[in-house]
Formats: sequence, C-alpha cells, structure tokens
Amino acid sequence: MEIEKPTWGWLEPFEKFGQLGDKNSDYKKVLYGDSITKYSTCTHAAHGMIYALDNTKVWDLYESRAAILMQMRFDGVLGFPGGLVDAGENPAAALNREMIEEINIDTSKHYFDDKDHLVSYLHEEKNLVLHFYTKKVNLTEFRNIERRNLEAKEYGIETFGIIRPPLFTMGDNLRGFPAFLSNQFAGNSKEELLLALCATNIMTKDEIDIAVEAMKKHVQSLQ
Ligand SMILES: O=c1[nH]cnc2c1ncn2[C@@H]1O[C@H](COP(=O)(O)OP(=O)(O)O)[C@@H](O)[C@H]1O
Repeated sequence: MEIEKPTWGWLEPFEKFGQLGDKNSDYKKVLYGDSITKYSTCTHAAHGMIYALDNTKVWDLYESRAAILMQMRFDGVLGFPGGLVDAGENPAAALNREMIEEINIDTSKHYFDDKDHLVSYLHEEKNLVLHFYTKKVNLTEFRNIERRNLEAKEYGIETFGIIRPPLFTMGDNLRGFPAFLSNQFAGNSKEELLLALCATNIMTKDEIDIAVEAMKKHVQSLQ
C-alpha cells in the first residue's frame, strides 16, 4: 500500500543526503588531504563537537567528566552543529559559518581550524564526505555558548535545541548513555561521538564498548 504523503510539512523536495538507515559500514575513513583532492567532486559537510571537561561530582555519586554539545535537528534526529560546505569553501570555514547560523557561536572567541580536525569519512554511494572537528572550551565558556544558542538565526528552523548527552549509566545498564545511544542520529554522528569520547579520553574504549552493547541489546528487544 502506498503511504499517503502529508500535505503540510512534507520536506521531500528539499532532501538530499539526510535519509536515515545508513550503516556504519557505509562510511569509510579517509585522510583529510585525500578527501579534498581525490574527492573534490563529492559533496562535503563539516560538523563539530564543542566540549568542556568537568570534574564536578554529581549527587556525590559520580564525576560528570564532560559537557558535550549536540543538537536536536529539524528532522527529529540528533547530530552535531554543522552543515554543507559551499563550493570552494574550506571545511573549517564552512563549519564556523554553520556554527554561527545554528548555535550563534562567537567566532571571535571560539572557532574551528584545521588543527581541530579529528576524522573524515566517505559515503561512496551518496558521494558525500563528512569532516568532523572537536573543540575544547572551559566549562564557563561552554555555559555561555549554551546560553547564546537561543538567539541563533536558525533556532527553531534547523536547530530545535542543543542538548548534552548523559555519559553515566544507571543501574538497569540502559538508562543514561546507552539509552541516549539508542536514539536516531544523523549521518554517522553517533560514530563520531564515540570516536571523540575516546580520543579526548573522556571515556575508555571498554566503557564505550559496554554502553554500545547495552544499547544494541535494548534496540533488539524493541523489535
Ligand atoms: O553531526 C553530524 N555528523 C555527521 N554527519 C552529519 C551530521 N549531521 C548531519 N550529517 C550528514 O551530513 C549531511 C549534511 O549535513 P546538514 O544536514 O547538517 O547540512 P545542511 O544543514 O547544510 O543541510 C546530512 O544530510 C547528514 O547525512
């Protein structure tokens, strides 16, 4: 049976790369240099993770470790701020432009450059290259970045709110980080989050693997 298309809020004509259902294996890590030269005919996008280390003790139970900035996107899935790179534009410059539009970042204080690049991925079928950056700020700066977000040009249009992923895991081995990971994520932003948590030493590989297993078990139990 053909699904009836809604007449209001139906954005299909504007969609290009955002469809869900990508598998991890669809994304191949590529070197940044290669991604610019070899894949110059692909569409490029750049996204960034702003984070602050935080050793505050929560409820006298655990150390917070970090505050991480992600967003609820307009399409109802989670991701990092960022977006498509314009023709001839440097990916980091595109990321700064999108950071201003989406979360109203003050680039005179915080901006991404080539040194902040962590990883790039190629989605061959979609002809899409995704560049990912991380930026460390202190906790006061992080809170200021969060406060400014409501005044962003794209707030309520592309960005439906910024969020902090919970990093702890509760007694049922699900609520907290594993439950967060069982949400829908844009592109390969879930993999980017896990890679960045490990690269910044916020979580160990073992801790991440345990949370991912718990998430997978939960997702399977829903099917
Ligand atoms: O946080 C992310 N990390 C990795 N890939 C992402 C993320 N957010 C979106 N994407 C992918 O990049 C594509 C373009 O990104 P986005 O939708 O942010 O660009 P736009 O705002 O310029 O349209 C998306 O369709 C999706 O495939």
